[in-house]
Amino acid sequence: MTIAYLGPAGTFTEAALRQVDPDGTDHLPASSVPAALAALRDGRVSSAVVPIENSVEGGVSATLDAVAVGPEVRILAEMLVPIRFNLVATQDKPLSEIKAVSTHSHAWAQVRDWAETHVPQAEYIPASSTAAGALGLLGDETVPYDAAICAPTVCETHPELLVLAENIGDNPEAVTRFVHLGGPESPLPERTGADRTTLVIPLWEDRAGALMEILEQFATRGVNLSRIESRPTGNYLGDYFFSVDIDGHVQDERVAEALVGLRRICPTTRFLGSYARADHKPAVVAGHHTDGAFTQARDWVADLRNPR
Ligand SMILES: O=C(O)C(=O)C[C@]1(C(=O)O)C=C[C@@H](O)C=C1
Repeated sequence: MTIAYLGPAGTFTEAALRQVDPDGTDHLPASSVPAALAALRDGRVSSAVVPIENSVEGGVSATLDAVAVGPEVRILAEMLVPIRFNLVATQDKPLSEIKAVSTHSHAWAQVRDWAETHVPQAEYIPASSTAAGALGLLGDETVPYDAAICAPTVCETHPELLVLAENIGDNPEAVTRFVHLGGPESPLPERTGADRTTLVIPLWEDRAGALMEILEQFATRGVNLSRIESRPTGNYLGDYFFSVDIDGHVQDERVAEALVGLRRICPTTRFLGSYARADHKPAVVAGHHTDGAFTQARDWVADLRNPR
């Protein structure tokens, strides 16, 4: 029952994993999101935890792209982690003397204003994760940077890392959403009334109104979208898919009906899962979009087609 995650230990992804498996040790730190997904798909692990959306930087492209193609996976749960950053180094020095800073690109995007003000001279060196950047400072090999930006937990487990600045995120309320992924045979999480469904919708035809037609499927059934992003398929210029989160569970009639409509117009629509929202926020559903309204209307049509 090994769980892969974007490692090494000390990443925000590990903090999300701890919400799913607080005391577990059977964890496989992966060096990238595609590597975690590969471990899941080739059966080396039973599930994987990866970041999917940040409140400041938006969707995590590496995850959105990896789950959109290749063997299917299912989202089993989502987790929210508050994001707080420290600037660390192995030597105490004034910020003005820092030459280069390493961290994950998503983390860098979240401290950009702070960095421009406090370490404008520092070059940015991308790292595969925040923890990987910080631990690089402690390794035997010489790294091309003298400071890193990481989660405070890394400093707790590695006291050799000195904190040069605390809480340096541009937005103190930043939060990242993570997903726990399983294989396509995973049992469907139960409907809670506060659920989310994630879909991948390839743009099947490049023509006026194509996106409108997709959105209509949701709008007419009272299904609210909480995220929509277009991502290039990588096949050729202008070929896109939409990555979409909607409020509700596939067991909700209004969601099921929207999926039927969607699948009719876009037969390659991919279902990534229905799962409980981490914020427990229930969907707002008008009277004519409730399960009862859908089944009543369907029964009425059934009677018309099969008069007794
Ligand atoms: O590098 C990490 O610690 C991660 O878990 C990755 C990641 C991300 O991909 O967005 C997660 C949360 C933060 O927003 C910054 C980086």
